[in-house]
Amino acid sequence: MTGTAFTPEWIDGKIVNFSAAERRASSLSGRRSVKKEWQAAWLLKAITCMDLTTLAGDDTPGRVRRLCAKARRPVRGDILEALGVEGITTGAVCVYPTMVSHAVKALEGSNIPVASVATGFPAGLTPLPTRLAEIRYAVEQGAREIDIVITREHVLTGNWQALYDEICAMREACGEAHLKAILATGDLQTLTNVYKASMIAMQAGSDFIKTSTGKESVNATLPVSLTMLRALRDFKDLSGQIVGFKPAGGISTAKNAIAWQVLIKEELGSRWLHNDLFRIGASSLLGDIERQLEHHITGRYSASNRHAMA
Ligand SMILES: O=C[C@H](O)COP(=O)(O)O
Repeated sequence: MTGTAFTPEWIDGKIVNFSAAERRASSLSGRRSVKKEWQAAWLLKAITCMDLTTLAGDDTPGRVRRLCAKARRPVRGDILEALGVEGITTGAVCVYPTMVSHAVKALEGSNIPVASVATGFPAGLTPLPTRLAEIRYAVEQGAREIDIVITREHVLTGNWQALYDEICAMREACGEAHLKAILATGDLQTLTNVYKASMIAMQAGSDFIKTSTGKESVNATLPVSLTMLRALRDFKDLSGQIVGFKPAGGISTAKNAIAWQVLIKEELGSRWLHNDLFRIGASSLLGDIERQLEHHITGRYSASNRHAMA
């Protein structure tokens, strides 16, 4: 995305009311808002929007190949057949820069993009030239999406110009690759900071704003996500540009996956519920989704058997 000029007036004087965001977020419940028979469809959609992730110090090419095999066939064939679905894949896989080439090779012939974290993930405390070189390396290896981390200090000291300049440089280093700006919201102290950092990241040309690295002590939460979604809405109203959203970090249950989709549908509308504008970053969500889909079809069969025997 091209972004806009640095426009601090869009964040001046902005205060986000934490209790209001918390109240609104706590009134959301996937179970309440999504009818049982639609849950399977929501879970399948969550898979198509998932950045299937491994970001561990002991990652190996073998683990990355297994991850990519799962990205190509995220759900058992018998479950998909029972649901009448075919050809479903995850939205992307997400790995460290040195694992990109292995992922690209393992995904050859599919349309699944490889996303790479970069810029000194997760803390981002290496010199800027090193962080930019890391982006270029990941792109050269074949990454089509780059998940950058921001310098939290710029947010905590209110140095919005420095944050804007840094992300613009990263945007340029990405070239054609999409840039996802990880705000590490668990480090930003206030929802007002989350809102302002979101706005500046979008002004600097981020294609997505992402909640967390998965390594902070607090990762994706609904109040933080609500704040970021409101920033996405405001940015669209002010600039006419549409930016994507990626909650990530600690999202590991099917119920959670539905809650995030409900939040997005209610706040932004269905246009955002597609993998060009919505991703869930997760290393341990797919197993629960597969289990819930299996329960769904088993429950359906036992209900129809009970009916046939009645
Ligand atoms: O970007 C993705 C996150 O690092 C994944 O976090 P997670 O391992 O808590 O699912």
